[in-house]
Amino acid sequence: MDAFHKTAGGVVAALRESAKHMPPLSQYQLSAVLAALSTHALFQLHEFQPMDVLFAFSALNLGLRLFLDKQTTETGIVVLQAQLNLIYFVSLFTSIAIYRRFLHRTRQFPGPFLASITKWWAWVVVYRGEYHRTVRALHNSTKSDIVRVGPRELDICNVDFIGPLYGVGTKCIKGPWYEGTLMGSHHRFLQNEKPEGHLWKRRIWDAGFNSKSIREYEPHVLRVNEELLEKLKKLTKDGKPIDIGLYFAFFTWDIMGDLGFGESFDMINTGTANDAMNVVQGFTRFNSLVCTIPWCSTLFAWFPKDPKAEGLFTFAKERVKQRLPLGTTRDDIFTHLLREDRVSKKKYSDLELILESLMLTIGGSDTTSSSLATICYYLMANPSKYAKLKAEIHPYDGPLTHLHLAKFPYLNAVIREALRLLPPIGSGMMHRETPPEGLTVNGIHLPGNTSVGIGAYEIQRDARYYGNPDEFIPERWLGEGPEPFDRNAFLVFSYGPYSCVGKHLAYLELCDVIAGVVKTFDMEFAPGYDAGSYEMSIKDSVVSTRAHLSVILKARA
Ligand code: HEM
Repeated sequence: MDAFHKTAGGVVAALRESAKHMPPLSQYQLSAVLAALSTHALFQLHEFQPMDVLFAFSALNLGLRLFLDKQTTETGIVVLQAQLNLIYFVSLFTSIAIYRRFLHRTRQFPGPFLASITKWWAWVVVYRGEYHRTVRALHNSTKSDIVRVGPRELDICNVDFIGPLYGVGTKCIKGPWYEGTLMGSHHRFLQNEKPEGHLWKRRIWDAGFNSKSIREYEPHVLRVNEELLEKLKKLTKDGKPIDIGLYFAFFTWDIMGDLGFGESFDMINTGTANDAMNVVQGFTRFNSLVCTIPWCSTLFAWFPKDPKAEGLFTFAKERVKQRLPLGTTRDDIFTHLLREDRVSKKKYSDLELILESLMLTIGGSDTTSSSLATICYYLMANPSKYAKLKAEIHPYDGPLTHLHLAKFPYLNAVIREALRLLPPIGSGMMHRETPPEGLTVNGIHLPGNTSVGIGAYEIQRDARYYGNPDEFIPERWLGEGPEPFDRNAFLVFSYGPYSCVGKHLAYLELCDVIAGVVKTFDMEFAPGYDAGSYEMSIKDSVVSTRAHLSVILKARA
């Protein structure tokens, strides 16, 4: 028996003893306290679902009502029942708060008091879109590599933990955060799969993102990039400012439409977002809130489906239906998703194909487009670095294929440095759960069954790994920057078996578009645009939100 059960047992025995000498009303109140303590004790033994709690609560109230019916008048019953419910909940939450703060296995790690007793602390921070900055500030103020950000959630900022948490052979599994992404459904897709399911699905995906496959997708990327540059030329020829981030979003969505559903979404051409993009951008924020309190997602199974989410699913279903007859004849990601896993011989069902194509579009679009905007922002905010990049790219006259892009070291350094400072997935994801026996790294023991995670934003701005961490210094990636410099702390695409499968495609898109924009235009902040507000306007909602980036583009002769 653990400390909690011993303490609770003692308290219950003492209360029962004193109840024998009390008047009946006090006995009812005492029973409510006892029921609350017993509920908490049961919580400790079993992992209850919210629906179980709701059921137990209704059953208790029904039982209470039947019992009271025989004891007192109708008005008296309602008042007494309300009073007993209040006593029950106050006792339950007090007991839970005391336990979490003083007895819980994560109690020794520093963190805000509210975070130690409730997940709603994190919910409010996520709601404000400030999770990445708040957690970084917590590490700084507590001077601790490990901070408590929820009753059983720890945030870690130390490079030595990356391998044990995320690397090959890790004993950690994906944390409860990912259960939230199910939103009441039982259909799993790559990202929220259990380890067994993830293994065969990931092999299919890996085949779709190896270097041979990426080369096959390159003509699609180059074509859509050409379309983007032409459109930008037309839109800016009279010197009008443009929100370039919006067009980057159209670009990445068009690519994902092309590679994931067999046909571009045609957003660059029309200059308008389709319903899917609007829904997804609203949905990611909502999703990040639900995932912060994963049991909320179970509740959604009981609510009528949101028509917008239904619309998104119908949209994906229609696209997949149109794409299916082409089979494996097209050089796109969908072709790979249609193939069977070479080891298990398993294949995706039609429903799973719809879910994966949707996930592909969500995972591959806003991440890449917010990165593109961020890179442009840092270039314009640092004219000397921008000039250096121009000097590298302008003399080059050939096509911007991956073979040539690899020859632009400064371009690659600029991209990495921008992603270091503002990673599109700052801290909202990447939660893992420690094995039941816990995990010890460098003599520090992380308790078992605890949600742990390392946020890219905080670790990539840690002065122990990057000298002058808040400054944009691409040179550090070329061995010419300030010390220290630790590549291992670069966590933009996560690490290990669950890391970003689309990383190479993302790099191809980033290199291609940035090289294209730098070669085709001279770019500057639009007059009146408050460049200083860019970093703060990026909110962390799983994928960071797209900030408004108003620029003037002048086509180069
Ligand atoms: C700059 C752009 C991108 C960034 C920063 C990024 C970042 C990440 C990160 C951090 C994860 C791991 C999340 C976790 O631990 O759960 C991830 C997973 C994933 N990403 Fe990306 N991503 C980018 C672009 C892409 C693209 C272009 C695609 C597809 C075309 C893609 C597809 C995926 C998929 C499918 C997963 C789930 C992998 C798994 O669970 O096995 N991502 N990404």
